[in-house]
Amino acid sequence: MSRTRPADRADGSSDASGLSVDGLEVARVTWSIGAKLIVDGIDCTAPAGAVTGLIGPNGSGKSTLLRVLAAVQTPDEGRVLHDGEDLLALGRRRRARRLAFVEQDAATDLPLSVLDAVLLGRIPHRSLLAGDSPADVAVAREALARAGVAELADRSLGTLSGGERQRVHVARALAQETPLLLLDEPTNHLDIAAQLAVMTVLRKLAADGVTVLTALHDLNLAAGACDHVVLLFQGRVVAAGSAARVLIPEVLEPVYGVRCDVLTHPRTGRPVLIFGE
Ligand SMILES: Nc1ncnc2c1ncn2[C@@H]1O[C@H](COP(=O)(O)OP(=O)(O)OP(=O)(O)O)[C@@H](O)[C@H]1O
Repeated sequence: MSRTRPADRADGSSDASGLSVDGLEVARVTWSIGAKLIVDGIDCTAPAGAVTGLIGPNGSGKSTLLRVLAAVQTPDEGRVLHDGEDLLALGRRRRARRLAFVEQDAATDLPLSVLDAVLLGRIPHRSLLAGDSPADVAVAREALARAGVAELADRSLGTLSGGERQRVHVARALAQETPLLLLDEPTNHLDIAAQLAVMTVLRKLAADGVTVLTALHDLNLAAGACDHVVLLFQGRVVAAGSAARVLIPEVLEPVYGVRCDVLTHPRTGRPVLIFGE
């Protein structure tokens, strides 16, 4: 099979090349409810070994697209490939070994300890009747440590703060040990140190070859941590490419309707955005 890295484009409609890429490839994905088109023929890629930020104003379709990619919602049409394999055609168990999904404000009313909640991520890796092995528990504890919440292992899930809960959801996804990770606003509810820590975890996963696609509202987090950015507006991709090509006033101002200035970070050289007059 022919493979290529995705083109770096900031020209609007699409960055899909028509060839299979290492990583996630989304082609013509559409999802509507009634007569309302929510995701409108989306083409985009998220390269393997990179963190891709999915950005866009409220209601632009980020969560819906992620839910379709995670097969939580079935698209009206379109294809979703990961490393050339059709994700939507996979059975549940194989898909759960392929992709983990951290939903926005995921349900937490399960009467579980934090460790047991993270161990749910191990289910796709063991036989149906087997319990948790010591190796599963070790992976779950390691995932909690990577998410920075090892000390919460024995707490009841329902007693956690919003930020603690969010990090436990990230840990559950890490424990799933999948080559594709989809996250919807994983930095929601987190203080700035915890936000940066989560982005560092995602960058390390990408360095290990994982395909990471994460919805983000904070464009400076995207600027600082994403290798690739996909900008949605009204259910369509309006720009895709490197942070330096997408996070620019010419692209952002018409979409967000606010003035934007771009500085250069004095230490990293990455873009820093300032909004408003
Ligand atoms: N089941 C549904 N029924 C009706 N409208 C829906 C449904 N799901 C999504 N929408 C609408 O689709 C649009 C896109 O929603 P979505 O949650 O995907 O956007 P988003 O970019 O994630 O927004 P936010 O940044 O506010 O989280 C919104 O206008 C939303 O109201």
